[in-house]
Amino acid sequence: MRLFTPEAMREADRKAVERGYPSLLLMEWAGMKAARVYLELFGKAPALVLAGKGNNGGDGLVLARHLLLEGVGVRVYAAGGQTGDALLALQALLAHGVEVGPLEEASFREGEVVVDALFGTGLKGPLTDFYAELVERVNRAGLPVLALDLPSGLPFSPHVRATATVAFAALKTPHLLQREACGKLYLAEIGLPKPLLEREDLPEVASPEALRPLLPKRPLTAHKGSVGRVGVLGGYKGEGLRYAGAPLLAALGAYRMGAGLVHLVAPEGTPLEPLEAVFHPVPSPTLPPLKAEALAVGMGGGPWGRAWALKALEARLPTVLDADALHPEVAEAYRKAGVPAVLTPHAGEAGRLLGASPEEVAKDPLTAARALAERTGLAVVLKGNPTVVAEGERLSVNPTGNPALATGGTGDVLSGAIAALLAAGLRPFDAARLGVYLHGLAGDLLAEEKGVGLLAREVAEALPRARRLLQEGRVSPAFFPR
Ligand SMILES: NC(=O)C1=CN([C@@H]2O[C@H](COP(=O)(O)OP(=O)(O)OC[C@H]3O[C@@H](n4cnc5c(N)ncnc54)[C@H](O)[C@@H]3O)[C@@H](O)[C@H]2O)[C@H](O)CC1
Ligand SMILES: [K+]
Repeated sequence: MRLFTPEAMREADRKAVERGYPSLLLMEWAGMKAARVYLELFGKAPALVLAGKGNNGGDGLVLARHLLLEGVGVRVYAAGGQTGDALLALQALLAHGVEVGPLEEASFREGEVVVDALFGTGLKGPLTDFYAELVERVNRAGLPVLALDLPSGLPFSPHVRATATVAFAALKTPHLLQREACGKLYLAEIGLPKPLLEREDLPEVASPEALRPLLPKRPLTAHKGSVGRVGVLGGYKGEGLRYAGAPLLAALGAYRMGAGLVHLVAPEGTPLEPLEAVFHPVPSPTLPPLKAEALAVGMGGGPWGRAWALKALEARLPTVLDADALHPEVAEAYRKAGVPAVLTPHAGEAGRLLGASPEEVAKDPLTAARALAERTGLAVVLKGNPTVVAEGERLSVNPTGNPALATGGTGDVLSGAIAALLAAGLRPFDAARLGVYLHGLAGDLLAEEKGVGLLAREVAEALPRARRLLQEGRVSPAFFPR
């Protein structure tokens, strides 16, 4: 599944029409599928449909007709000046005897659900004047809002803040980059010919279908030396072992992702946990002889981070470089040595590597992740909402995860988890996107059960459950085709 820009979506739409596909069918499906989501979420609650003059408005007019046929009360207000399919949708609705008022007269009533069909992918710039005010009124009304295709106004401000959004044909960039505005996300198939959605030049959305085949197999003959051994190198002895927990959490992450054995190389005095690890207490960053297939390096390393990373390089094993190991000269050393590595920066660390501010990175994570992958020649996991994985030309945007994961140590767990997948033989890009997806899914499972207040170690403990759901094809995604 690809992540479309609004322009790419309009292009697919146009190509379908060029192939002879009747565009009115697309609109009919869009409105009908959105009506189905409406009924599922809001039952027979009356609808207030606000329709713009373009095709997004047309989708809203189709939805109004389908809701009417289902016995739902509808009040419809539309902009004037419809043409083409939107005009046909208006005529069809009028033929049912529905009154359509001018948008200027739209009022909000307690108990109604607002259907936002003002603007979709055709928006050219920020809303101003009447439409900016209308959007603010929608938000202030405090009623549930179902947005069709995109909450109107996105990707700019002001924009509608929706309770739920039905994306048509494919997810578009704002659905994942401005997810907060979308509420619960649904993806509706509207009959667009499949080849038009296969765009390898666009970023991919990490999906269960794409990731399941990457899960490492566990044959009956497996033993702890055959399924991937991980070396974790991290921690810092100054300041009284202040970061001692970080490498331990990475070790947990690696075990919970299925590592056969985890070596923990950490400063003397580090607690000997988890009990299942093989311990290597060292006085300073050192690489003891290890039987491992991958490393996770730098977590809790503080001022030792760089030295840990350069020592680890001597092993020439696939390596996850995290936190204090993230320095431009470290990345350069790995690239030069031709050692496969995954960098796992958050926006601040990525900014440090790129010479940009954390705000600049967070504003356009797709571009930042791609730039960092290009500059370093390594795989990059840019952590955030959403987390983006990049390598060479490839970009994968992760849809799992939630704000409950914003707590100390979850990044360490992720690094260990990715290292376990590297140790099992996955290539860096695959280990990164699968690790990120499962880590986010583990967080989603926990957030559903407990809400906010998770501990990083609990995220590690939920990894096997996430992995099993994916394995068995039972992931209930945040969005789903219907
Ligand atoms: N994905 C598909 O294949 C299909 C999508 N459908 C729906 O169509 C919209 C896109 O429709 P379009 O007519 O191109 O654009 P909009 O309805 O979003 O709005 C166009 C309308 O708005 C005016 N406009 C642009 N910018 C501004 C602005 N800043 N302020 C005020 N007005 C503005 C512009 O001039 C036009 O008049 C897509 O999202 C789906 O909902 C199809 O129904 C099915 C196929
Ligand atoms: K909309």
